[in-house]
Amino acid sequence: MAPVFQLPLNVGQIDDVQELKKARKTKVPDRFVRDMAERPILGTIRAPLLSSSIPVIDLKKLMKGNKEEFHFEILKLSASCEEWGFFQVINHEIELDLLEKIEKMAMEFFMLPVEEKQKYPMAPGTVQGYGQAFVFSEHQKLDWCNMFALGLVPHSIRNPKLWPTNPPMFSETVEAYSRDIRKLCEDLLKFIALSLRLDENIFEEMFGVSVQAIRMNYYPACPRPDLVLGLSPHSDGSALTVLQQGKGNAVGLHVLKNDTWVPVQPVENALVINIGDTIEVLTNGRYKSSEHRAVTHKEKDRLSIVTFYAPSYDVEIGPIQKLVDDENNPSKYRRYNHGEYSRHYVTNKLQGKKTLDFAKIPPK
Ligand SMILES: O=C(O)CCC(=O)C(=O)O
Ligand SMILES: [Fe+2]
Repeated sequence: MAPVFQLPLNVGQIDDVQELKKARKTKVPDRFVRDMAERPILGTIRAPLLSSSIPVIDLKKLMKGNKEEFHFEILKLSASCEEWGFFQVINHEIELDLLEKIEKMAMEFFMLPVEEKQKYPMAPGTVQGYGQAFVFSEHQKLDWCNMFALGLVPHSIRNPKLWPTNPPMFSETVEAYSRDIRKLCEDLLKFIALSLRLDENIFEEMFGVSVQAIRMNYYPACPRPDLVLGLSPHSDGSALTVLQQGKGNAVGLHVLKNDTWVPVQPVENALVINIGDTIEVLTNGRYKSSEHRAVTHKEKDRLSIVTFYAPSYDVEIGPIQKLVDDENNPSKYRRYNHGEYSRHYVTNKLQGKKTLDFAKIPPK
């Protein structure tokens, strides 16, 4: 996420979806109703079968496995990043207590009265605070989602006015959680580098003090899940994203693979990892930042806690020389400043992978 800045915007009326839910109306307001082409097709038989193929990576085998286990897991990692841009990681060594605690904090926050949450408003055109991000016009369709987002690292992207004092342990829990998730991202990036036959420290050295932000997404049950989206299709602007799904929640995350929306079945205690646009660019498209979306459920609510890990804003990004070959695999992306890309990302609505056009070199 880029530094906070404001734009003169008219975004129209943005209803709070939790308040709509409380009003028990069966009709969904027009601003949430998607055009036919965007509406999700839910409950197909084929999709759950497909989703079982979203790879599960065992971090223990990468950290402490024998040579054979390590080699096998690295190959699996490489295949997941190439084919899916997504995987789930188990044995990640983050205390389950901490995962439960952050989930509890997030839920407590979302359950506060709306007036309390609105003390931390997300200003239009920014992505920190409580509300709906990525809304830029009064004509834009809205997502069936409430968000609460905070910049974490470096300190300069923090806005202390947006850190709630209620629930009481909120800040402490977020700090502990973000430290552990940061370590996980650092480890994963090392293994991702090795899977590309690069020096294991290449990303860390290139990224400087990596930017880290957290976004909690709450999707209340919706009377018409067939008409709305929880979160519009998009790829993430990060290098890596770590997503924690609420325990026992309904399936809600969908990944686009071969033009099919594949639901991600939660794996107990696993974290979902996805490749962001930055790694796609750095690997010249070999590792994919896949398009994904969230859908809602008629009876069940859903929570996701999402960490975005990205290079420092002053870093220049472009395909890594070793992964480019002028004859057979020329650069697909130009070089650019990552801060500029972040700004571009947060000032455009979520629309599939369109944001990455910013960096694409048109094919000759
Ligand atoms: O809630 C989800 O499962 C998806 C969240 C997501 O993609 C995001 O916050 O970028
Ligand atoms: Fe995302």
